[in-house]
Amino acid sequence: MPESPATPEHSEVPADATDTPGVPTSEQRVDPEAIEIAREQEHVDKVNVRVEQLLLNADAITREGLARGRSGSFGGLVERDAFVHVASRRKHLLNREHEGLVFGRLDFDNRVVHHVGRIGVLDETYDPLVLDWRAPAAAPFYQATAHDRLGVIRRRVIRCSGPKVISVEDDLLDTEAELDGMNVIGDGALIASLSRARTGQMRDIVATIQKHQDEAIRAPSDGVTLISGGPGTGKTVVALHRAAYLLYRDRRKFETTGVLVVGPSRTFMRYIERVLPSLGEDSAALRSVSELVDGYAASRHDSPEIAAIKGAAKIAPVMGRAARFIPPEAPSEFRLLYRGQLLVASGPQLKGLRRNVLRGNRKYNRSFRAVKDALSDLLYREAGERVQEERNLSEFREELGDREEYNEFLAAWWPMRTPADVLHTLRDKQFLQVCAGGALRREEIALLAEDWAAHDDFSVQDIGLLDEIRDALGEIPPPPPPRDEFDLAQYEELTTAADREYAVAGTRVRPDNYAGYGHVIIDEAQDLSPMQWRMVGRRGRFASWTVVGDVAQSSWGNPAEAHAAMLESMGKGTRREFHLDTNYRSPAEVFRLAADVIRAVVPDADLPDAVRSTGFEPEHVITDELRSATGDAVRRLLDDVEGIVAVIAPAARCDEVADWIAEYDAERVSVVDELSAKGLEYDGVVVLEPDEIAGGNARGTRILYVVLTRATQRLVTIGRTADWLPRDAASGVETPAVPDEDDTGERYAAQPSLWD
Ligand SMILES: Nc1ncnc2c1ncn2[C@@H]1O[C@H](COP(=O)(O)OP(=O)(O)OP(=O)(O)O)[C@@H](O)[C@H]1O
Repeated sequence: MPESPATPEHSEVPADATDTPGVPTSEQRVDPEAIEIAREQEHVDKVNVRVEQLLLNADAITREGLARGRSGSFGGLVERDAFVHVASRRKHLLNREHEGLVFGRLDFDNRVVHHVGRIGVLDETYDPLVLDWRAPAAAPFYQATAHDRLGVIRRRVIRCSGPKVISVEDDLLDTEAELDGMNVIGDGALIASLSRARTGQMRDIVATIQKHQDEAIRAPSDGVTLISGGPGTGKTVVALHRAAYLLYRDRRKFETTGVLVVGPSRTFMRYIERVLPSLGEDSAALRSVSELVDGYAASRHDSPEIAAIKGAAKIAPVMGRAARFIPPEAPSEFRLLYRGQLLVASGPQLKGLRRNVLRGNRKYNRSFRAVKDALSDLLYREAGERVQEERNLSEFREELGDREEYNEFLAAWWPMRTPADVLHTLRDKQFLQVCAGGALRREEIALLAEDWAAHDDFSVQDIGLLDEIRDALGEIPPPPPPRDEFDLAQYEELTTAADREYAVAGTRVRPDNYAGYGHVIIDEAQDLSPMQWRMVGRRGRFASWTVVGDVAQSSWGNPAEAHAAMLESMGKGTRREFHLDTNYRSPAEVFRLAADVIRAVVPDADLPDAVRSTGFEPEHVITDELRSATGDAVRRLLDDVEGIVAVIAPAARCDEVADWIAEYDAERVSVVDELSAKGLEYDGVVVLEPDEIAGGNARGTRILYVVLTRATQRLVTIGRTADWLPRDAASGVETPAVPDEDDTGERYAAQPSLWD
């Protein structure tokens, strides 16, 4: 049963009800918005009371379950686990901080009213007080339009701060409808939400999801769902809401197998990490491409030249061979004095033995037993008839097993190896050349060996290689458990699966390098190299996929090769595509400039429409005095915008720039390099040395395009040159930067001759 029908507004307010909670005061009576806020507050209060009640009920269920467990019977224990599981799950969901648990309301033609929220809440008679936003009944909140109203007259977005309703914004879908006292408030929630200052953390958009976004969010979970669109079209935020939707629609499957969300950088993952919890979901695993291999992390990027070699598919077999070939430091033969006879396993024999053992893609770290047996067989044959008559093979093996030299040789010749151990052997140019087997050019081999020799840490691009090696090595077998590990007598109480699952962070702990994710979401997919696709593919061998990206923003030079690797990783299956074409982030003035920049290298780039205008054109400062110009720009932006400001600079300059702006409020200003800016957004952006970022080539220009589309309000560019600036944009510049007081050689974009 729906909630009670909407009632006429003014006639309902008693003249003397000035201090009754939820009822408008005399002041509010003349302000329709205050009336509506009070009305919604009443409902929100009701929901909060009910949530408290449900929490108490969950405690009671836990107590009941524990009591049944104490009965001592097996059935009692089963019931205990079931009760506690249900109660823990419920409490976990209800206990989350639901800022704005109720955020929407729909008024239908038949005067029925539904409230929509982050989770569903039923009243005592099991009627919905709030519909979960993902429930089919809540779909009209996102799908109703003026053309196809789905019976909706008014859609309302409710904003809360803690338990308090602070504003309402309405869309009137049926302008002809008898409003019957129904007030319509505000200019629309979407624009209000887009104009709000940023905080450095992505917010959910559950209250203002647009129809075309909703279609992508609610698409079926199977196969591959591709979501494309230009900068700021909501691809990331839509992908995250889709994760929440899938977990809701098929919770049993996706909570068990897991949902993996992969993004471009650690900074990006921190930026998006609150969205799913704010939607009541925290079981999804969020990993950047540099954190996909357990035990390794990286933030350093290789130069484009080295990154291109490390990312290309042709390097995969090189890593496989490096994991299998005898490393340079291994002993080359084995000699053992046995009963006065010298037994020798020669270099070629050992090589053959190794090849045999690893045949059929057998994993190196899982083959120790097989190697041990194969070596003892070889030595037994070498020992000849006399020994074979005196000892059978198993006696011979037993004797060898007691010999220190034999065990030492095995430990040196077949040590358990980590991916890092193997990658380090490739610092040896000759060994790398052997492993390359003709797949890499001489210059590429030299570049790689030098690069690995020069660094102790790993680069982001190395992580894909480490995973390839890990796949060839297999995991190192864990040591056998100590005998008394399962001595139940030492535990006072056992925990249930539900306790463990939901007690602390709410996330399920999965084994290292877990490969069975049920759904994998890849954001900024255009940037994945073939080697990164292989790495991601290994984590979702049986998964369905959501792939999100924009080719024009790609920083990977060979999209065709990456595309082939992507298809291979995702396998065959249903494909469905969604295209988003409205830029919700960039002001029109900023996006016009960015669009001109990208058109120069990608003439058919997918360019969305920017829906907002701020009236401020981007400013361009050309000067040799980068430091003072940057300081000036940051100061100005901090005054002009409400939220956060970033200086996006070439990676090599970031430390220096951090010093330049150290005096400003670190909560509001940050420095970020051009690659780490991917996917992020700031109210004010200063782009430092655009020409250096563009590097005069197509790849760099695509990165510059990404950088220019990060601002939600204002953009300033500062550089010693401005070759990057499109001629048309130069003539369109209307707001030159404010000069330094001493005018130290700055020249401004407003002077057209500078762009010739
Ligand atoms: N329906 C919406 N309601 C409110 N805000 C929205 C909506 N759709 C998108 N946004 C906002 O627009 C901004 C851009 O969204 P998002 O980062 O998901 O875009 P994107 O397509 O992934 O961008 P890019 O490819 O440039 O990284 C975010 O601030 C997001 O919250």
